[in-house]
Amino acid sequence: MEVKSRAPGKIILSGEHAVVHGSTAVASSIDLYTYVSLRFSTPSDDQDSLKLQLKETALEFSWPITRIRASFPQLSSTPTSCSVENAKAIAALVQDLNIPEANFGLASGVSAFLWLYSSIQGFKPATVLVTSELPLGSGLGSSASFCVALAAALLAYTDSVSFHVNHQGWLSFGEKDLELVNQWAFEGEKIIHGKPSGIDNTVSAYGNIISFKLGSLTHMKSSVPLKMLITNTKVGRNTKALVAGVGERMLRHPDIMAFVFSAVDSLSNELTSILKSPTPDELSVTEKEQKIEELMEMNEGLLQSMGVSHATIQTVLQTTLKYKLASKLTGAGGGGCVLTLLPTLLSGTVVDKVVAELESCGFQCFIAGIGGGGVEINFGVSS
Ligand SMILES: Nc1ncnc2c1ncn2[C@@H]1O[C@H](COP(=O)(O)OP(=O)(O)OP(=O)(O)O)[C@@H](O)[C@H]1O
Ligand SMILES: C[C@@](O)(CCO)CC(=O)[O-]
Ligand SMILES: [Mg+2]
Repeated sequence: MEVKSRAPGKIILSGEHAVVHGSTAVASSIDLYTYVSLRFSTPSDDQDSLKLQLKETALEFSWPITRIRASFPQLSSTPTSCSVENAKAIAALVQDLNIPEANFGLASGVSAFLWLYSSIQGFKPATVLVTSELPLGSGLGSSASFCVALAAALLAYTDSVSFHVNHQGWLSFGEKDLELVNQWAFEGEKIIHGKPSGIDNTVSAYGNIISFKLGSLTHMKSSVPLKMLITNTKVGRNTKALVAGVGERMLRHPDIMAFVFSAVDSLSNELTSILKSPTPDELSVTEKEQKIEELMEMNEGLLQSMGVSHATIQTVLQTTLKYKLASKLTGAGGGGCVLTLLPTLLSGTVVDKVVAELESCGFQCFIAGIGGGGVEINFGVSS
């Protein structure tokens, strides 16, 4: 019995960090995925353990099922936050792995895996293989797509799950089941991020472009092509620490930060109406692109005032500005990835020049497809 799932990464077009404090944010899925293959052991495998293989790092972790069973005496089968007691049990299971220091960031992902696996599937021996096309810890939602793909593969075998056929053997979940995948993924994100808003797992689960505010969600198709250059500064950072840093700044300057978050809310609402308004209407695509560029610049300024920029992000901004292109960081910032809008009428020569200049600084540039579908599963492929 084997199932494979895939869940997309994301870019945040406006509103990261402020969304954690109740502002609206706009995000889109991208066509880079995390894949999870889940295979339950059969009696002939003679395997009484749970194995997790992480392909990119060539790491493999394994726990005897008896050890996992003893660690979690009582688990709820509905989406539940990991209690302090269970978090301690997970920490002990992860500590025993002796994860190499260079890969220690993976400990939170492995913890989320243990929580989701044990809660959803209980104590069955299995092998889980994870591969990802996303750079980890770079602002493209690697943690959320990992949690969504994991929750999807784990829920695919539960009774009464319904699917729609998509393409080439890939299936998508029915509405109710998709929300269950999303809720479990959010519990995994809490283990990795501490205080996530839920936007990353929601856009990874549902796909498309979403306008998100705690408790409310609008799905949309953009009326503007939205071609974005993504520049990875390759500076590693950690979303949990950056989110905590903004929270601390808010405690130090509550009045100022309330204005900053409110400005971001207005900005995201304006972006939502630009993206939603049909073209052609009174605004042409070029006029819409100019408005989006201005909003990106303003959002970047507000992100700087939250303290989540980085010297490398400033270098990307200054470089793209030389070519009159607008950029903003995406995701948690502190390094990671920067978005640059490539207007429809921009010549290929300019794109080549700006990419060459950014790459000469040691950054990596690419263009990803925006706004595709969300999580899918496939029962017919072997990894
Ligand atoms: N494929 C994966 N395998 C194992 N762990 C993963 C994987 N992808 C992400 N993770 C976990 O998520 C962590 C990175 O999450 P983090 O939220 O800091 O960055 P991100 O999700 O890439 O960026 P952002 O949250 O800004 O979009 C990794 O250090 C690891 O613990
Ligand atoms: C920084 C943040 O706003 C987005 C990370 O992609 C965190 C969150 O919303 O959970
Ligand atoms: Mg993340």
